Amino acid sequence: MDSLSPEDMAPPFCIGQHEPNRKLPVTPLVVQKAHESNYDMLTTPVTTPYFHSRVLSQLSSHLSSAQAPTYDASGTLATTQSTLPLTISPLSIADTHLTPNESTSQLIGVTSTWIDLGSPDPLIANISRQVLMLEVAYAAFCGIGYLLIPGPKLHHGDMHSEGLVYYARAVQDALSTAPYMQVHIWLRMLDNPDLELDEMGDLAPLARTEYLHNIDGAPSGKVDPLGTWDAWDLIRRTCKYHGRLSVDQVVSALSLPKQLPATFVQSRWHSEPVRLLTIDTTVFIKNQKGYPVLPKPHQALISKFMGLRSAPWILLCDVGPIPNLDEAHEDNASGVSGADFPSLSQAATSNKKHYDPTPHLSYMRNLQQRQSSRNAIERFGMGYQDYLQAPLQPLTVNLESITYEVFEKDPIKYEWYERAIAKALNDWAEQKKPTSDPKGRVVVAVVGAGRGPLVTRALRASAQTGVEIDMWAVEKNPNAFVLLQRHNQHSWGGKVSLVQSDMRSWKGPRRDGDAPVSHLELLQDADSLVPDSPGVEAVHTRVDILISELLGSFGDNELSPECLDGVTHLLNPVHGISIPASYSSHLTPISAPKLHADVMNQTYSNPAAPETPYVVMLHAIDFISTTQSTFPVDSPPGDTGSNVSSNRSRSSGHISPPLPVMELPTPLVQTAWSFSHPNRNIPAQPLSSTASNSHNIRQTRLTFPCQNRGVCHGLAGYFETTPLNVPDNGEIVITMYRQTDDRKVWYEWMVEVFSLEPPSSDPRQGQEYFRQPAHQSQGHGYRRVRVGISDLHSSIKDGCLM
Ligand SMILES: C[S@@+](CC[C@H](N)C(=O)[O-])C[C@H]1O[C@@H](n2cnc3c(N)ncnc32)[C@H](O)[C@@H]1O
Repeated sequence: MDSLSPEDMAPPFCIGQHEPNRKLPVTPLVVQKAHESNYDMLTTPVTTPYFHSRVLSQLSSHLSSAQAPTYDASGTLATTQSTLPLTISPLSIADTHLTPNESTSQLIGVTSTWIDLGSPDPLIANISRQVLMLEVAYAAFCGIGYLLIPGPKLHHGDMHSEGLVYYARAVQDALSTAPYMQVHIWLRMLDNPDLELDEMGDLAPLARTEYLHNIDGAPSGKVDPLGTWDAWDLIRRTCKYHGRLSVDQVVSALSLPKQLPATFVQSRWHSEPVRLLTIDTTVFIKNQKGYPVLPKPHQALISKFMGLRSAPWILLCDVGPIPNLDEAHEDNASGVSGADFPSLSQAATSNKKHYDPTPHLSYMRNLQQRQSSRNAIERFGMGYQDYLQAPLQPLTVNLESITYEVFEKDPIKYEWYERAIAKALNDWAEQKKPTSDPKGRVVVAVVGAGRGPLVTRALRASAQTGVEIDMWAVEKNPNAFVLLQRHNQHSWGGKVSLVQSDMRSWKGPRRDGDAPVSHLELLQDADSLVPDSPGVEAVHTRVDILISELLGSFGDNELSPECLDGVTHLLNPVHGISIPASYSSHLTPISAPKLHADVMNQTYSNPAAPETPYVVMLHAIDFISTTQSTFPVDSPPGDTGSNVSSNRSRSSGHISPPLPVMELPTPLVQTAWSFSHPNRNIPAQPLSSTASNSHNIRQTRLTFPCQNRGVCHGLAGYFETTPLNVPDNGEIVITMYRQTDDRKVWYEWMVEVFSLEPPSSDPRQGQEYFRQPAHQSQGHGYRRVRVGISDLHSSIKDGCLM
């Protein structure tokens, strides 16, 4: 049996228990019992039902004496006069069970669900705000580190999202009142107005009818798949992408029985800072043995979230009480040790074999065991997920050994290089191509050899194909060059001729007469530093296969085109080849709230941060433009579902059922431009000091259809200062340039957002457009209305020096 190292394993789930109507105080004893049952944490209401009743009665006596609203001279609803301020008095001992103690760190505070911060009635909104602020301040005083605030009520009669800004403002105040607290907004995945039900004692229905009128004419009763996401977007924008603000995503069967929303909704939330996943008891189904299990789409959703760098915690909601709690309370009250004799319920259950008092939790722990172990790529990228890395400039800065070590961990690249070299060598032998070496060997040069992995692969390909090579390695980094010498001595049997030089000033394999100059003489740039032997004329031959790996983010941030242009003249003009022969840069617009927040934070110390082309291993992002039409991820229990596929999961030695995998829509990634080598079309350069690089300028203008609305925070890899909102059935047009002034290379880009008006009123035609792989709207008779445009951005300050 293969044993897995801790870094191979999927991280454990952190699971808590939430009871919506927890009446008893959550004491250290309760927390201890929860731990004994294998829960990691518990929620606790901040205030008691007594406090709720107190506020209700205060409100009711106030309302009985309030006047009807009046209008002032300009017709404004005179809210202040008609809603005499009502002050909720501070909390007293009966208002809260919460008290600071040793278990506080394991608690998540929950603020009152019965308030309505966005009520159109200013009185209700004001009281709600007071209640929230009293609760936030007291929870912060007690040392509560995590607070759940129920999401905004989005519908008041015909009014939709009307008071959302008041809600957002209150959250912003909560964040500043409690400077050490993480605030989670409890939100359903989608907005279904019919299920936004008021409960007994809620303040929302007490809003006075004179304040309820249809302001925006939004239709009610319609499910909006991105309705709650819209609300979240407004809240977090108001709070300026605050680092302590995140989402608690409620997965409950109330929104759509036993179904999850469409994949585009799931992937949208996956890109957001979801730090808690509340899984309601109603989502569970029974397996054949009668135990609660989750439907496969829900399993897939959880696995997807658990793969994130900051995996959310899970809250099991309404799944039954903490076991042995009644007994513990009884024992505590009577002073009798529970170990002395069994309680009534213990006696009753001890007879039932295999009785599991927390079957939902056991199931979740089992699901945790079944999470896939990290694959090679995931291990390779561990710690780098969604991490903004300053781009390297290997041309002007000498890399450190550790950086090369990271490159060399790539599980695919070197393997594929070796295959390509072997194929080229086989071609040479089979097609009997002439070689540039007077002795008939194929001349192979690795330019930019680093610590030498491609040299090793080229030697291996030669041994494997039986085609002899004359091996050269060129590297400008003097420190890496020491390692190349060491490898040549110890691993390569001295077969490699080493040149320490910028490849652009290398004159090619140098031979005295018909013998190559030994590698020891070539420790420095052959021609500039090693004097020619008297009486022997140095001859430079051509290269047959030129191998390089100068590709960075967006295809070429190591200036591969410029570097390779500088050695092209050394390639044999008839049959010389370059590996790679060509490469392309691609892009797609993305929504990346976490990265956007990180960039914004960096902007304080570095104003160029939003225009820096970062290197990022993208993870918590959403592709705004996809090629696939969206459809629900759900399927009947037992079926893997149309877009939930299976994956053989890790288990400790035995085969467990395959874990479902959530498949997301395919992003539309388009090619910006390409470079080919050898580039035989480089214009003849004048003999002046600076050569022109104008042939490496590129420009592109690409259109990306966007079926569902969202926010474009940037282009995969390039980030924008200002997020641009994209409407449903919109289009993003990206114009990008690769610029040069012959000394450095940089990018410029601009993003335009259009709303598309279809040619006919038939909505199906609009859908057709978004399903097609070719998607230039103009050809379809659409009218484009520009709804947003970015500045023309430039990375010139971080341009790559040539
Ligand atoms: C991305 S690293 C690749 C290293 C190695 N070939 C590999 O695949 O692991 C690029 C290497 O090219 C070197 N390099 C970049 N520009 C160069 C130039 N103009 N002349 C010579 N070496 C260069 C850098 O110092 C660095 O060692």
